[in-house]
Amino acid sequence: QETLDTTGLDTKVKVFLESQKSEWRDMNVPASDGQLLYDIIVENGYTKGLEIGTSTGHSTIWIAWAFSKTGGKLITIDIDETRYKKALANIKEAGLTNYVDARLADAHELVKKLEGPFDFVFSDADKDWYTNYFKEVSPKLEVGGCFTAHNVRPEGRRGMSGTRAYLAYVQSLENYSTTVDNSGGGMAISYKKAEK
Ligand SMILES: C[S@@+](CC[C@H](N)C(=O)[O-])C[C@H]1O[C@@H](n2cnc3c(N)ncnc32)[C@H](O)[C@@H]1O
Repeated sequence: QETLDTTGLDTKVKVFLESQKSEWRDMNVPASDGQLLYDIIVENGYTKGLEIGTSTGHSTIWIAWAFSKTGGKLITIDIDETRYKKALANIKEAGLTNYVDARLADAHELVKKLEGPFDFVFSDADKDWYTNYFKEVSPKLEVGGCFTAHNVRPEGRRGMSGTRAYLAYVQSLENYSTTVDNSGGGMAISYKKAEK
């Protein structure tokens, strides 16, 4: 996969991420999961992204950085105004504003209204809605695309019944191939193999 030359931007993003390393306290993904999402996008050349659950923008920045390589764009959604505003400031400081369309909205309402198509999705908002989000987005996800979901572990954890149910559901689908990466917070990675 060929990537765009964004050397100046790379430096800006790296400096920003380094400066914020110990500042992500709003339920943000660990950096290793950010890197995991980045790699999936760049390796597959994805360009049409959706993130559900921006918080203050840690995963957003890793995804947007990957899209700076592929020429892609990310729609990201959060319902909390304070975190949304902080995310906008963080994205700007990282130099990635051009790659992000951040929306302040209830994803329960907005996700079903988005037209798509998407080729990359990261689900990281309310865990009890994970299966609903998946069902709403799946018809808009291109074949060959990837749906990722955070805090998913096969053995589950307290308060994570939504993610357990989600994993069982997505693993039951014959047109998706799903693995779980447990190197960080638990990432379900589901590639869409066929429309049905
Ligand atoms: C785990 S945090 C996201 C962390 C983020 N992905 C990161 O790595 O920086 C979950 C976010 O989902 C948001 N959220 C929860 N329910 C939501 C809903 N119905 N619509 C939109 N956002 C929602 C919360 O406000 C919270 O900021």
